[in-house]
Amino acid sequence: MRVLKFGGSSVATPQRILDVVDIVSKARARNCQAVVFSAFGGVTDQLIAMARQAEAGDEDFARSFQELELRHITTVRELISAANQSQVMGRVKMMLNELEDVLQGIQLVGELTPRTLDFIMSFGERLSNYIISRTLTDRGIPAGFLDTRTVIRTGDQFGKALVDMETTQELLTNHFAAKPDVQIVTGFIGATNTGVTTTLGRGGSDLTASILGACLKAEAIEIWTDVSGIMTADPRKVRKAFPVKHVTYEEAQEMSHFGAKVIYPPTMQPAMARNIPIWIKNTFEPDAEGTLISGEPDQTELPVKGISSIGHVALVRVQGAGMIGVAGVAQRIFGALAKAGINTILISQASSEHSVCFAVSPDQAEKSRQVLLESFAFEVQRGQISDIVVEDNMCVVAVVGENMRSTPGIAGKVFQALGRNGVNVAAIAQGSSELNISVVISRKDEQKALIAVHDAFFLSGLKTANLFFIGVGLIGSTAIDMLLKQRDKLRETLKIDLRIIGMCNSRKMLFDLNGIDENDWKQQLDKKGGPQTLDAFLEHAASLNLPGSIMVDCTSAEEVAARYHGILKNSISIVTPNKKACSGSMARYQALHREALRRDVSLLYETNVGAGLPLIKTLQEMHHTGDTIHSVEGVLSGTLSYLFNEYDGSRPFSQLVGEAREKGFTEPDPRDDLNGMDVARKLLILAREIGLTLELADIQMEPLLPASLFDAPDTEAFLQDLPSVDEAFKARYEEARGAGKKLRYIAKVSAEGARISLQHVDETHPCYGLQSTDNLILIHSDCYSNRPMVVAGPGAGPKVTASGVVGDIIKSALR
Ligand SMILES: NC(=O)c1ccc[n+]([C@@H]2O[C@H](COP(=O)([O-])OP(=O)(O)OC[C@H]3O[C@@H](n4cnc5c(N)ncnc54)[C@H](O)[C@@H]3O)[C@@H](O)[C@H]2O)c1
Ligand SMILES: N[C@@H](CCO)C(=O)O
Ligand code: NA
Repeated sequence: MRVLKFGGSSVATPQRILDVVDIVSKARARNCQAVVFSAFGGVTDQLIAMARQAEAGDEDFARSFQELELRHITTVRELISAANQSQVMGRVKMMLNELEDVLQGIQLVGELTPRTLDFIMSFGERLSNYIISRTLTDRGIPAGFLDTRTVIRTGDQFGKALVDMETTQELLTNHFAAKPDVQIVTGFIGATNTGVTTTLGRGGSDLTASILGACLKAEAIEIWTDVSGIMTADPRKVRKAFPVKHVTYEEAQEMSHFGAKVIYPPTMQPAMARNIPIWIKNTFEPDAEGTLISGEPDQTELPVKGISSIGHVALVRVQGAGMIGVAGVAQRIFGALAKAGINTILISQASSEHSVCFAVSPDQAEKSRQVLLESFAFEVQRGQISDIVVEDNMCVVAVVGENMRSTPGIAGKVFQALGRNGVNVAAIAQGSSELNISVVISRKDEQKALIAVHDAFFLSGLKTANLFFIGVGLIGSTAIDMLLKQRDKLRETLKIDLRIIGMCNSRKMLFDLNGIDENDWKQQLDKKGGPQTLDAFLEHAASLNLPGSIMVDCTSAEEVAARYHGILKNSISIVTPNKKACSGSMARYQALHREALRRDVSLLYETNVGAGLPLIKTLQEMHHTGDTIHSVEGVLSGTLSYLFNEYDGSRPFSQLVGEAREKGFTEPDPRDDLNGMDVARKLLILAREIGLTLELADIQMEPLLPASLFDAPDTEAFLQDLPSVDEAFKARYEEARGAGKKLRYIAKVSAEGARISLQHVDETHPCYGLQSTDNLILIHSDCYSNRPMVVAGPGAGPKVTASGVVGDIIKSALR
């Protein structure tokens, strides 16, 4: 036989009761013989409140009673056909009248004993189960109503009565032997051997089902609730949580203890003692498989079953040299706490014995400290115990699973996931049962830790990347469009779950925790975006505290570059085409790299040189493999390349600059291209990648255009003055052409220094044949000595740059 149990939420309305009737009717084919119901949703609480009101002489209980009466009567009207209604109604009214009498009695004497409260509460289950049993019969499903006061024998501990299993088993066995129809069984209640009504305490209906299952040796118990089983994590905190297929009793207990509120652990005890499997099923999704709880660990299952948390605890630390090697300290600490009625949630002591720490509920923290100060007054006075410190605002995150016992690397994975995301661990506990690893961390990191650890264990390598874009101009917006297009594929092939959580330009900013919708992100930023300040944007991004956060800086602003250190410090990775950070001071360049390394996050800026061309990573790899790089040399500006390649005298130089700008090759301010600064910054970055310590001022640069031109107050004025150099440029071009040569702005760095010069190259030069925006870089090293390594191709433009940025984002997400 099978025992089913439905909680209050499953029978909160007549419509839901009909859904349950359907489930019960089908369950008969699975040999279902007993169905335990709670009171209709909310009724037990209402009964308790009414009784207390009556006790206090508050007349309001009468109004509340009428509500309750109406609810039950309406349910009968809605569920039972006219032919059978009056009979059912008669009995329901009788029960309600009795309830009313008792309430009036309480009001009269002004006293509510635990015994009377149990009696009052019993009406909830008696009413609901009677009505449901009649509803079934009315619909042609023969069903009996079992008031468990006749079969569940308890002591007289009102409010939480202890069950006499032996007598109960006998009574139940006799009852069921004589009843072929499915029995509708009142949860939560029982009676003493003199027939006084009792209740079974918290989770009472689950306990009833468990007792029935155990006493009747059921093949299984099914607990029907409003979720599809025990979840891998709390779905309100971890979006990607899912139901676990199978857990052991112990695992279910551990997981429930940490907030998986599907079943109240002590209620499993009777079923567990007789090894009766328990299924958790969803009333609202009856076809979902649910979770099986049983005694047998399943070796084929994942070693970790769930990640859970206790959202707020306080950590108390007792420390002092006087504790080392002294027996009985632990006993005194926990003895004193126990005496004061303080429950410890977690305990940890390192083998140095210098300190013991434990977690308690925050409202007991100060009391714990006082209790210990008193108990150890002598030791504190003598300095043997130096301190008793309370850290509030902590939480516990626990990883649970029975197969963890035999699987190495679990703890490693937990701490890696936490460390990578900048979550500091204050205390650790793992029982030697190895069923549970608990860490105490700051409360603000709870969700981040849950997501990070959950992803690490359950999403077989699915990596979360939460992106924040600063700057959504040409490069930023092209990169976003590319990413959104690729997102599904990235999820499939590389197991990266990408979301754009925030974006801003110099005017507006927008956040959406679910990810900014793909198609209309521009309009959203425009319409819904609030006013932007860089501080507010960065602060908010950091406060969200999401795992796998990546800041993508697509501005050319020094203001943003100046913030990189703080961003990395928050364990947020950086991807950027902005050259300002890596071409600022050497001290900052080094500090940023050190910080990224320290926080185990990425700092990626491939597009700083040669746009999408693989230059930075190539040099970094060569450098790391131990190759000595002797020189790096070539054309580093896409814009200048374009100007020299396209110029043939037919269009003036100034007009070509306008074209380059329109095509998105130039810097946001094209003066940076034409004054050579863009190339200087790139050369400086390359120099640093090969291990040289250089500053921008160390780079010798031959100017391309007269310095006076750059005195113009702004970009537009500069562009207006630009035609004044058209003639001179033409002359230079003609001169080179006359000698069969081409103009190239060539940058070179070696141990001798860094130089940029305007050269006339002939056809034997590797840079002679460049086209359009081509960059070409020659790398001479120990390995590439006779012939250099050559990296060449288009070196500017929105597509090639954005693809380099997206490449870096993927690389960062895959770390
Ligand atoms: N165009 C290329 O081929 C290329 C190649 C490699 C690297 N880059 C680099 O890409 C970066 C972006 O270039 P772009 O052409 O997209 O520039 P853009 O002018 O089109 O866009 C810049 C964006 O940054 C925003 N912005 C500027 N200052 C800001 C601030 N302080 N706070 C927030 N937002 C700010 C602007 O509002 C705009 O959205 C530059 O650093 C450039 O050097 C460009
Ligand atoms: N303005 C830059 C973009 C690439 O960094 C160039 O023209 O090379
Ligand atoms: Na590059």
